[in-house]
Amino acid sequence: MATQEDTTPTEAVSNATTITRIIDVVAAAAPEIRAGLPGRRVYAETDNPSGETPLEADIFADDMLRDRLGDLRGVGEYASEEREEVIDTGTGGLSVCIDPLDGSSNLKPNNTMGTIVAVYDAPLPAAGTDMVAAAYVLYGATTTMVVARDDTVSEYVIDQEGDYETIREDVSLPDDPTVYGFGGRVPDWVDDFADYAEEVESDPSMKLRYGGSMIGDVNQVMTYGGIFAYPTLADAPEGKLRVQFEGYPVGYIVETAGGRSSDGERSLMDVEKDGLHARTPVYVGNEEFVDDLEAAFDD
Ligand SMILES: O=P(O)(O)OC[C@H]1O[C@](O)(COP(=O)(O)O)[C@@H](O)[C@@H]1O
Ligand SMILES: [Mg+2]
Ligand SMILES: [Mg+2]
Repeated sequence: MATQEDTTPTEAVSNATTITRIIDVVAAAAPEIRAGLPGRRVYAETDNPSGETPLEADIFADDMLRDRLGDLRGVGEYASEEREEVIDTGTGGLSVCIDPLDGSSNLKPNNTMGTIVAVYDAPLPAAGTDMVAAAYVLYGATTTMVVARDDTVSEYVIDQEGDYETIREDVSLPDDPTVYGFGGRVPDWVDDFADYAEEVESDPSMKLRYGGSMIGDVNQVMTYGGIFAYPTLADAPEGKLRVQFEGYPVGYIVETAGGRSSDGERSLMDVEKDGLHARTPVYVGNEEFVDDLEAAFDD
């Protein structure tokens, strides 16, 4: 594989090579992000574009990924949940959207968090259909990475040097789903969703798995099958999660693994790209669960 060093500035880089480099950079950064967490449990001084106060850890991970991904030839734009504006990295090519730390409220109680990567072949904000790859790193008991590209999903374990090894190829959602995780305060759920949730809860084969990090919760579904939702809420119809940084990439990964994604009516990949920091309800999981969810909203 060509490396950045042996590619001259005028040489074009294929999208496939750029995607591989992006994944390599994210994997290499993962142990460093992990190692940088202990001293960064305090709040940063300014709010992010979603009106939330990030932790110093969110900013640290964002700065590291912005420097490294922004330097890659073949990456033309970088955006993150923690920055108002898209950064033009000057080299042209693919656009990268990052959720540097997903679920960072889990840092203090020492629970799971992730890093989410969305790669688009279009200027930002991009449409879901512009997505060419998506991935997430999961900082759990071990550090793992799930990558969706070229119509297949792979899972890797990342070592302390940032090298990664395949642990599952052609990942697909299990046929006998067993887990569900639903976000938002229960009193804020709309009736249709509350009714649907009751139906899922009453299924004797289903168990609650909710940890407050979308990526941790989605990885439960990727492993055991089932459904994750951060639903529409009575006072926040678009829910909480952000289209470019969370909705599209998780929809792409779950759909590539044979599952379905929805905003309640349509695939997440068909949700309007309504601004860089726009939000969407997120429902992802095994086909039958997402079908039933859409039917519940359609009634
Ligand atoms: O704390 P709440 O309101 O249940 O929200 C949990 C959701 O918010 C998030 O933490 C939002 O992501 P960030 O941590 O990247 O802002 C999701 O990972 C998670 O699903
Ligand atoms: Mg997030
Ligand atoms: Mg985040």
